[in-house]
Amino acid sequence: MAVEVRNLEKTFRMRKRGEGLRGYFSRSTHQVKAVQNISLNIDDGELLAFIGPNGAGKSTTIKLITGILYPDRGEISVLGMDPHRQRRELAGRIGTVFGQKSQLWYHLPPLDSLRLLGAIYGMKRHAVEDRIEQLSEVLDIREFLQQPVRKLSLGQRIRCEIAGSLIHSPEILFLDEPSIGLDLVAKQRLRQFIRKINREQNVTIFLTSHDVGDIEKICRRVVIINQGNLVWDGKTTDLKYKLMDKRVMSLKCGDDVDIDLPGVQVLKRRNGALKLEVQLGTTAVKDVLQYVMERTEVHDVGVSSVPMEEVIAEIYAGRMTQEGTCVP
Ligand SMILES: Nc1ncnc2c1ncn2[C@@H]1O[C@H](COP(=O)(O)OP(=O)(O)OP(=O)(O)O)[C@@H](O)[C@H]1O
Repeated sequence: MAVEVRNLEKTFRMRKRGEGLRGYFSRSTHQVKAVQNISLNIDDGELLAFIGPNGAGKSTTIKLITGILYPDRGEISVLGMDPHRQRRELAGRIGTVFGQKSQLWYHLPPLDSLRLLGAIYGMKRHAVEDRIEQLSEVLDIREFLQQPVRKLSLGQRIRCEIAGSLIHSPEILFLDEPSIGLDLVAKQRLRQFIRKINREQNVTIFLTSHDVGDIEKICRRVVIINQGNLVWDGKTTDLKYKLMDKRVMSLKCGDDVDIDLPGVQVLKRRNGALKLEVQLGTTAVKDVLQYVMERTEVHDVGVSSVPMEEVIAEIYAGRMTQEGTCVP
């Protein structure tokens, strides 16, 4: 097991500042429950998305798991180690990439940073060179390894950051918002690399991202936290197909048709083209299709689930639970 977390809790206490000089010296405090009773198991080789709205407690959880913070309550085991007590040892077996922070030296070429990082991890020189060679291939960074980091594009820099975090062949990689600020093509490439590292090198990936595409395209499992609580833990496909019992149907018909079916709402209609939202609990997709076909010719049909953004927004708003119950 890569990560085991039981009943994790972390509360921050902060001084309450009132107005004026008296407020400045005030001793009263207020508490922020950043993480509340979180339990989580991550298997070796899993590729997991850990998501939640701003302030949900994602960074605090990562800091607890990587040993940067100490929990108030609960147990954490990462690769069989206590991350806080065995932080040094653990550092040699995990890697981290924080999208907005860099571990590469800005004025040096990535190649120098990679060699330095290898030395910091106590690797032998030839092992570092072999690993750089291997990572250059996987991450496609060879052509700009010798250019100073300040001259690289964001996408090139992030790939070099990932190389830096993988130099010591960690078993778990924590990626915090790695795609932030990247264009569509760079995002796509990054997703391919993450999948490749996971598949070919069996690195367990713990990914946080606000980009739904990152989650949908690469992660098999999604864990959602909100206000410090774990509110969803399951397969990415279930999030989309099982949880939301709605489908969107697009039909190209010979003629315009009036739709009078329970649980079916017309979203758009133009020159025989129809876009419908179907509540599966009330009417099945095949019944809608049959209804339309009885009234006109159908030239084309497409069925899709509700966009993932909507599902996630519903969960963040607390209107949707793990069991798929809608809270009005
Ligand atoms: N060092 C700290 N001292 C006091 N409060 C903190 C500290 N770090 C985090 N918090 C608070 O804990 C809560 C969770 O913060 P955290 O950074 O873990 O959220 P997040 O899910 O990573 O958010 P984001 O998506 O915005 O990065 C927030 O209310 C935040 O203000």
